[in-house]
Amino acid sequence: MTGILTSAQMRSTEAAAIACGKCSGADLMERAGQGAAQAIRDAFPVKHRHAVILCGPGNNGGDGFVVARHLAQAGWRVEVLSLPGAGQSGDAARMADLWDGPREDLARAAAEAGARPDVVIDALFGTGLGRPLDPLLADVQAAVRARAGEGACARVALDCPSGLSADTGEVVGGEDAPVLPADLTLSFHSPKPGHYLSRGPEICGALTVVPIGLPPEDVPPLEAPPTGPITRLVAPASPPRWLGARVAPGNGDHKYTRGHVLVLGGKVAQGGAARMAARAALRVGAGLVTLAVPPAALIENAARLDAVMLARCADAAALTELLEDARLSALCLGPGLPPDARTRDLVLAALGAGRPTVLDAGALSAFADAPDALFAALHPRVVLTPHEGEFARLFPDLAEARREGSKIDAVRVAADRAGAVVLLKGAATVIAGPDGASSLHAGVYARAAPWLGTAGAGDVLSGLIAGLIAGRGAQDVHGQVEVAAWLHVETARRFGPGLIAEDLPDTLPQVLRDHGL
Ligand SMILES: NC(=O)C1=CN([C@@H]2O[C@H](COP(=O)(O)OP(=O)(O)OC[C@H]3O[C@@H](n4cnc5c(N)ncnc54)[C@H](O)[C@@H]3O)[C@@H](O)[C@H]2O)[C@@H](O)CC1
Ligand SMILES: [K+]
Repeated sequence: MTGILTSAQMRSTEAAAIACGKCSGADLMERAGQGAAQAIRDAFPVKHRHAVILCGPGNNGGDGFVVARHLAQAGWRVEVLSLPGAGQSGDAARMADLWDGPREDLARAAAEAGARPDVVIDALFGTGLGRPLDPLLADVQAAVRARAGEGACARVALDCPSGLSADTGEVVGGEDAPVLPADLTLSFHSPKPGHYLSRGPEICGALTVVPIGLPPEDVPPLEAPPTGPITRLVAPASPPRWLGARVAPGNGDHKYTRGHVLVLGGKVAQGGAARMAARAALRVGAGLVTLAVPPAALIENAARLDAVMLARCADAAALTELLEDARLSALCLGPGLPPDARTRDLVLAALGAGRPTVLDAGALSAFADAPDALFAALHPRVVLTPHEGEFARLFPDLAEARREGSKIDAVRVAADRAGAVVLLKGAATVIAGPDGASSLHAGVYARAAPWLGTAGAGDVLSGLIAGLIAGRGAQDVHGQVEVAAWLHVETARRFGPGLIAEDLPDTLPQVLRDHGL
């Protein structure tokens, strides 16, 4: 498993490894600094090989002193600038003692004209940042860069850019508080949530994980497991090994074993969203898809559909009647539905059938005034797919608490409260289940898919999820939601510039073929 560890989980992982005698704190710091020095040499094969390292008072600063020693041993010219009066202690003090090169007072040295560095390394604060950054420290980075000429000097952050919360991806102290942006961030052992969430990707620049010899989170014998559940990172590797097992039909499958999705469609002239969801469900592998629409919208939809079948559904009673067909194996409600009383009744009728169900858009907003009525009807095979606004309508207190905690924390609590799987959209998409499991799909850095910010992309995601939980996928709803999030981004990246939502279902076969299906 690839996990994302919070600051507290990282500390307890380190403490457990030390307690079971596998290594000492100094060993870990040595490996962190050595690995970071190698990563910097790999990333910047620069001509003059000159680094300025800003070292803070804690272990992040200790890592900085190790990087200094290893870069100097590799022939780099290294200047260490450290905080005045900040005597290191423990392992960091030992590493500071082992550095016998130039070391100056940070604020004073930065103000002086000096040789032009190629790289400025931020080893001021990592996971231990406890309060907003002193604005003077941000000025130091700028002053060192100014020496090199603006833009000419690369910025590397050890573990986390100083000023950024490794847990939330917010700047500690708020939007306007100081932070040291990086071009490359070297995270030790595992990524941290703040590298992916909120402003994290913009401030980290690029992300590389440096192994420091700690065992993966799921391997014994760590005596004390990390505190709290670990968030899983969805398929950082490409191509993902699991895709075939999750998506491809077996030889013995036929259309009914692949599942029959029922998508509820909107009023006349508001049917596009549901049609795109239906098409996505069919493309991703549902054996049959039926679009059920108000009687007045039948003709419009009949003119627009071929492989997707059409049914009449005037109201909740009609939906209940349709659901007497036990072969309808998954439902999708929301795309193109207005947030009104009829939609509320349709949702409650759908949930009463107890089948895997995706609720999105209007199906969520229809309960803005009465979220508890929705939560009371949900079950663990329901997936809610809100964007930030819809999330705030259903969970106003959690949206407010996001100022303190992370998006992951908020979605975890939401899934627990709802008793359903919750997927909160965004460049970093967070998925949590009622069983406490959580995962993050990071459509950032090399997997950024800015083309997805287009009308209807969310409707397609709902359809992908419905298609994936209609057949055998119903046995692992959370896992299939992860697959849908991955395919959604992968398909947008495959199509690239000019993407509109209709392109997503029709590009999907190319993505599946690219990955050997
Ligand atoms: N946990 C682990 O497994 C490992 C941690 N390592 C390093 O250790 C770091 C964490 O070390 P620490 O817990 O010592 O934390 P930091 O080094 O991030 O900072 C803690 C120190 O900074 C002070 N401080 C916090 N916020 C401040 C502010 N705004 N202004 C001024 N001073 C402030 C604290 O009082 C404390 O002295 C990681 O980010 C990583 O770089 C590595 O050495 C490898 C192993
Ligand atoms: K740092």
